[in-house]
Amino acid sequence: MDNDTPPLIVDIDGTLTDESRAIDPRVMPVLREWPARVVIATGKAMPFPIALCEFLGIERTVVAENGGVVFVEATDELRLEGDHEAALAVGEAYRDLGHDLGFGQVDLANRWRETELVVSLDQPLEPLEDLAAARGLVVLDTGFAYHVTDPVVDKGTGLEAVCAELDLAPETFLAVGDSVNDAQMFDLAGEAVAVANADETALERADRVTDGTYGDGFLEAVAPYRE
Ligand SMILES: O=C(O)COP(=O)(O)O
Ligand SMILES: [Mg+2]
Repeated sequence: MDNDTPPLIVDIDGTLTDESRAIDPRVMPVLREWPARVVIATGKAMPFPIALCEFLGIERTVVAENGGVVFVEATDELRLEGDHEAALAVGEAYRDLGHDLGFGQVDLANRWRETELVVSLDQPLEPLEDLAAARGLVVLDTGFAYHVTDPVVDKGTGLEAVCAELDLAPETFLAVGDSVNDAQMFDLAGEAVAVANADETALERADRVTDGTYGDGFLEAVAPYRE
């Protein structure tokens, strides 16, 4: 490994992808060739970051469901944390009020989810927040979905878990992200970079903000380490 290149923890939606969740193909060689550890940290369910790592041909080191799921291939460690029962109960109660999760019958957004529940942004937020709060859960608006999440986990606790497994220190990491669900990993990382399309929380908690948005922003964030 190149000693000058920090390990990288990177968000998917809004950072490696555009606003429609399509990956910017230019990020792929960067991740594949990164000379230090790469951690994919996302609000998405585990199959998405695992598939991304597989298709990239990189080791599978993944924080999914906003920290609820952590998988470290190198040590064959899977950690699930967070009150999934409570999240499912929120979904049930939300439907009982006549609302819908908004992802259709098959619901690929929740199908493989193990610790959280997600609701489409076109559904009403307020009743969801009330139901979540009543069960000790929070609702995160990532700009891509509402996540009903257990506040005992976040991408920061996920980064800590990965570091404990791999004997790394969070403060050695470069973190790149775009939203409120990246805030805790930003706080722990040595350098946190928000892409220009980031939400207010991510912009505030970042050490550096790129001029470019989405994939352009990610490429700009890592550019100093690729010269
Ligand atoms: O799943 C979401 O809503 C956001 O996913 P992300 O954390 O990869 O941006
Ligand atoms: Mg994101």
